[in-house]
Amino acid sequence: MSKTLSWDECDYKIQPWIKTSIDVMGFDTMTPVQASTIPMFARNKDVVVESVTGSGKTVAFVVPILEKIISEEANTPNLKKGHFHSLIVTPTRELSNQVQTLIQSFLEHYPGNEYPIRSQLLVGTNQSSVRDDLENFLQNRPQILVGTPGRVLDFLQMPTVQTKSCSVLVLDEADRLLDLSFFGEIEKILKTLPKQRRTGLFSATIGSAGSQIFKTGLRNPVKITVNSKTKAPASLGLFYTVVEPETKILRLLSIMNNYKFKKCIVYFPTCISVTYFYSFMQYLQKEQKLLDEEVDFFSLHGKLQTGSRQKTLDSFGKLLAKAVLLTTDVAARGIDIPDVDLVIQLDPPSDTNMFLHRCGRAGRANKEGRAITFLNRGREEDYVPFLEVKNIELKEMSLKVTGLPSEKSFYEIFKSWVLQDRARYDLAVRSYVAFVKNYMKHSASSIFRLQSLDYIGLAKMYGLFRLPRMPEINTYFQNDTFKDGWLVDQPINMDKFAYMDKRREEKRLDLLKNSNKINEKRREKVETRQRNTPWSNKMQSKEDRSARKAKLAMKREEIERQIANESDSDGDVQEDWKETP
Ligand SMILES: Nc1ncnc2c1ncn2[C@@H]1O[C@H](COP(=O)(O)OP(=O)(O)OP(=O)(O)O)[C@@H](O)[C@H]1O
Repeated sequence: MSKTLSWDECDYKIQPWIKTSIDVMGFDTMTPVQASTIPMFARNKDVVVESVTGSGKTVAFVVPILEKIISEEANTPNLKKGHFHSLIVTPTRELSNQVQTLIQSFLEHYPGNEYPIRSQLLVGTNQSSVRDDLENFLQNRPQILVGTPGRVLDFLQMPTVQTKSCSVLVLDEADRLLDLSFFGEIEKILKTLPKQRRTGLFSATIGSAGSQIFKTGLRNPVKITVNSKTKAPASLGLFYTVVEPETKILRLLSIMNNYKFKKCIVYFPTCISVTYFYSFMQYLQKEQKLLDEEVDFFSLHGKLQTGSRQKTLDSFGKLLAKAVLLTTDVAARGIDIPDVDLVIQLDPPSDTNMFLHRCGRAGRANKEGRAITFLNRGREEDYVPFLEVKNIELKEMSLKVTGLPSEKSFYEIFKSWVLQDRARYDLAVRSYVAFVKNYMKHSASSIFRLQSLDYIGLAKMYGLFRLPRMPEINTYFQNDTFKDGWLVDQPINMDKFAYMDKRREEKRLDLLKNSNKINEKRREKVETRQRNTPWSNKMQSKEDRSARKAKLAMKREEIERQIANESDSDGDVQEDWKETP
């Protein structure tokens, strides 16, 4: 947003009440993307808009929609019951909410003596069903609908909803909506809409949608690209630091203690790791007093209920004190919290496109911001030249840990915290396994290779004292240094490792008793068989035994994991983009 353009110079005569809203919002000048998009989109052009994060794209489509409702007289009873004028689709509920809030801010200044313009939110929640949406729709007769793909589709398929007056479709974060996970729903939505409509596609990374954009029914679209030297806003500093995985949390604490910031977002790879580290960070703050200043922690991921997700975002946004949000990619795109001036990525996102979106939560609307990405020493360092090719330049940042325990003492602190409650250990194991599964899905697969992962360092980062049994790290179990996967000299008696929660512990003890009985029977059977087997066969079975043992151990741990999962419905690998309608 370097160039400044007065709203009076806008190449489209904006309604006085819209202009008043803009003044009240304090937007003294138009951003470049607004100056180029508003006149085109308001004047019946289809647009494909790419402009850096935080450059004001939302206003660039909301103003034309409001203008078109007026110019096409949809703000009259002419728009029949069951019909609507504009549809805005976004990939997440939070983003839909944000767009809806912005529309409401405009509508506050709409003349009270005119036929009302209304907007309705369509997102899946536990509190309301599609039927409720329909009831509200028929009663309030909104011209604008804003929602997530699943819920919008369900709504449009209701027999009383008429789509033939839909004159504008906006896909916000369009590249995301056009990718594989959403395209099925988007395609169905497109089929329900009339061909004679205006379409606007908006994103900071629309280029990555490639030819998919032509499947949206665009007609002679204008491509609006607001150029910037790099792909990130000028006010945003992009940094990376090379680390050993086991030092990541210490370094995170060090940044929090030594860097000035108002609000910080920390990205984790999976929902489960957010849950896990949220509780550990609070312990480090409250019990270990490792944070110099009072900081409020928040956690947000896609497996949480919609209501609580929105509440968290609102509280994080409104809080005047220093705050840190631990989250996943669910809060990577579009979320606009103006005070966020620091973004930390503990790991690069598995989808490269997400990198800019995550970073772009800071440095919005010309405000100064910093985004720091941790890269594991070794192959991951290639991520820097990889991004450079994509016009994303990162500067190296050296990061010293000061005023905190040594690495060794920190691991001891972490370990003893985990040992207080088996539930924490379960979460640690699940976070670790989910991390590895997620790592496999990296789009930059030549850089993020399982073979190059430091599995031991990673386990220590998650506070683990034993490697979980998983095929990817089987070789460690055959290694004498990590006998049976133990990372500590004194193995922990896992049978005595208890849950803090009494009921959960009782259940575990019951299961343990049963499994001991089964094992006893199995042992007796094997011994009898051995007594009756000729010596020559014994050599062969000895060789098979170790393989069988490893398989059994893996099975047992899998069962333990299942037990742990039963008591905690939180998903492991992050799939939180997919909204349930
Ligand atoms: N003309 C303007 N002048 C000053 N600030 C503005 C202007 N227009 C929008 N903003 C502010 O800029 C911020 C970013 O806007 P918005 O969320 O629309 O960005 P975006 O381009 O959609 O970003 P992203 O790609 O991350 O979704 C918001 O806080 C918004 O209030």
